[in-house]
Amino acid sequence: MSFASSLIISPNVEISPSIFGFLDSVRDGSQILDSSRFFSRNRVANLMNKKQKRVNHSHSTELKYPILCQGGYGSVIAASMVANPAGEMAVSAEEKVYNVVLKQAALVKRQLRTAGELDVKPDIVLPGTLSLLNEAYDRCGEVCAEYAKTFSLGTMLMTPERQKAIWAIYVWCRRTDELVDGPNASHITPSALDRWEARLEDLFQGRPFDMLDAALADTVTKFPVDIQPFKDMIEGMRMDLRKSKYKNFDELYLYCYYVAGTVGLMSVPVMGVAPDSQASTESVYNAALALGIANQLTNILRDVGEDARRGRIYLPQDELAQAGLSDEDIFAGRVTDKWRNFMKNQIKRARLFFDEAEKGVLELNKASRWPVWASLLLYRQILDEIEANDYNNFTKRAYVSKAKKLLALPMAYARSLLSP
Ligand SMILES: CC(C)=CCC/C(C)=C/CC/C(C)=C/CC/C(C)=C/[C@@H]1[C@@H](COP(=O)(O)OP(=O)(O)O)[C@]1(C)CC/C=C(\C)CC/C=C(\C)CCC=C(C)C
Ligand SMILES: [Mn+2]
Repeated sequence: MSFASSLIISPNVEISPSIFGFLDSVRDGSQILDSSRFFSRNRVANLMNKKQKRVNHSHSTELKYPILCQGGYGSVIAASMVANPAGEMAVSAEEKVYNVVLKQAALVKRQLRTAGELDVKPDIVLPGTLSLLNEAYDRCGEVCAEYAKTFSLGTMLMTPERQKAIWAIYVWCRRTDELVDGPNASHITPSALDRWEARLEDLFQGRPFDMLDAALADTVTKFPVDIQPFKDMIEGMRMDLRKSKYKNFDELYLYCYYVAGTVGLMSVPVMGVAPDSQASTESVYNAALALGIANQLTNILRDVGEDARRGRIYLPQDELAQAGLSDEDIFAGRVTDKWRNFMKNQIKRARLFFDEAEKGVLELNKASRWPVWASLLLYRQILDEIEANDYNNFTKRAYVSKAKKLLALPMAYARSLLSP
């Protein structure tokens, strides 16, 4: 893909010709972040009150915990509060993420009310900007088609406004991921991520840095999209820079929320909930979060060997130990019965998150369901492929064949016609 020329839309705003233009400006000194700020620690009583309130609040708040405790997973998936070595109770990742979900749902509800139930605001056209904006969105569409063809095809039924907005969000996420995962990843430092975050804040204030940012800046004026999930995704990238192992599922869950659950929270305000849906906004957000977590867990299970070769183990250390496995086994890539059993449980857990997500897709606007089903069906099949490879995810990459990918599209389409 080549983006030929650099454009200037105002004396201060340069539009970079490359989707990864930002990378050219990030080679600098590093700054170590304090990891302790990830877990805010509260007093027990405080937490107990909060938890009690949540349980009493509505049926939607019960969604997550029963699911997480199903099928013997109560002990594997994190409890909502954990004691730190000093005996204080700390907020678990699940609790922390759930609070973001509630906040996002409340924000959307409030904004929809004030906008008179309109979820798409009209264009504010300044002379000369509209064609540039269209060009920016077109480029987002091209990037999307290049990196995620099936998903991009799946957006075809969405209204043009929604489709463009999803493209813009996709491109911002892809660029963010590329910072730590792309060819220039070794040059990325925490302070580079700080600058990426400052740029995000600017675009939310209507001051985009380049053309692709301009598309997102426009999107966030039209849809009730909040900055928090975007900031959280950057936090996930920081986590990736400083961590190469995860003590338990609670830590991994937080990481999965940061890098993928956030995508669900960014997308729902654009995709919209079906007007006749009886579901609570919170439960739809919860399902969106679950799809992100499911996708990321699957991604991790698929890439165990590849990650190990980069010195990374995303699998929870305590669960590995319980299964009688060591880091050494992972680095050596030993496919043993212990490994197969361990993998069976990990796959089972990822599927629980997919099941949770399925309930929410039905509640989305009909025209938005297709790409979501496509993403869900395709990603879930990766788990089947890991099984088909007899759990050798060290040297065999589990991938969904082109034929199966093509078949997923009509299947996803058929599902998108189903009502709750
Ligand atoms: C309709 C739809 C699917 C919309 C989402 C589109 C969108 C904005 C995607 C952004 C994806 C992205 C680039 C995220 C950056 C971080 C990242 C790479 C996460 C991993 C994605 C897979 O990418 P890939 O296989 O290319 O991974 P590698 O970089 O090669 O390792 C993730 C595994 C996570 C992606 C998460 C989602 C697609 C979540 C989608 C959830 C929803 C759209 C919510 C749906 C709503 C309900 C109610 C279920
Ligand atoms: Mn990646």
